[in-house]
Amino acid sequence: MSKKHPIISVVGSSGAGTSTVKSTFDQIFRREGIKAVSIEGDAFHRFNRADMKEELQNRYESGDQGFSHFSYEANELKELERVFREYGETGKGKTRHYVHDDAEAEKYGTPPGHFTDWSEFDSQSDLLFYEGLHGCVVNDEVNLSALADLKIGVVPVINLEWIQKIHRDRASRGYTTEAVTDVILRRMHAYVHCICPQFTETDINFQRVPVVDTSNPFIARWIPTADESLVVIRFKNPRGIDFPYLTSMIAGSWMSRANSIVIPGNKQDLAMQLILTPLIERLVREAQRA
Ligand SMILES: Nc1ncnc2c1ncn2[C@@H]1O[C@H](COP(=O)(O)OP(=O)(O)OP(=O)(O)O)[C@@H](O)[C@H]1O
Ligand SMILES: O=C(CO)[C@H](O)[C@H](O)COP(=O)(O)O
Repeated sequence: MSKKHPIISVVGSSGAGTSTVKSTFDQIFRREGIKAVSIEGDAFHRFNRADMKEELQNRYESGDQGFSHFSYEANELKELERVFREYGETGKGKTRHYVHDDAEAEKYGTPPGHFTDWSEFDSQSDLLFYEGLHGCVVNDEVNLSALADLKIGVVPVINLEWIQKIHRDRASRGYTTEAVTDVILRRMHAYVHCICPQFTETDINFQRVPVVDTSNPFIARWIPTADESLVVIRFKNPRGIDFPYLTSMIAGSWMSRANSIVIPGNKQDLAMQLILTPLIERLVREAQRA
């Protein structure tokens, strides 16, 4: 927790939609005049693509079939914790990018499957924004959750998450459906043990639920659209959340539990802005006061 230099951590599995949600945060930052520095979880992978392939092969041969990018030990979580702590204390820090595809290679001048060099954050910022796989991990070695001030989970139901991953990895990362399916299977153990526990740490979870049949996600021809889905929004601590205001502002929404509301999928952006803007404003106000 850092009052002076606040940290927002948006966590989701691969394909969950954390990069997509970042654009909603960017809208809020722009409208509210907030200067955010951003880091991507993939920047803290331990291996580049070729080294990861070799590590996977070695571990597979020695009987470890559960290793994947979701595993704690495939990522530099201590370094991520150090970056969170340094930012919280000083407002300074550094990050890099993991380059996934040709478009990113063009943007960063580094070939796909490699990291860019580390570079320092802009010196003046109001907050740090993290989006990725491990931003709320609590394990024997790190406690990232304790260092973040606002924690958001982006968690489509699993069939939808797989459809989103398959379509994105095919369209922009050049993988086949079979290759992505293998990755999903290989990551399942760490999904359960390293990814899921974070969603009890998060303050608010956004869970997209399709209302069309996704019973065989591996043959879906397109990602269910916003109009073909609902979003369940769950607040860890509902105290202080003005549910009557939210349900009156968001047409078609209702409360499904004392701490949860359900909204039409096409209202996710609006709901995020209504819910998150006051929380972000408060973080920045308290930081300025501190
Ligand atoms: N609410 C949504 N409605 C429709 N499509 C969505 C939604 N959210 C995400 N998607 C689609 O799902 C795919 C994955 O989304 P995105 O790239 O944001 O995931 P991610 O969590 O950042 O994945 P990774 O961590 O692997 O980069 C993209 O094709 C994106 O357009
Ligand atoms: O999205 C991911 C994790 O969030 C990727 O799977 C990971 O970054 C590895 O990428 P690649 O398989 O393209 O080398």
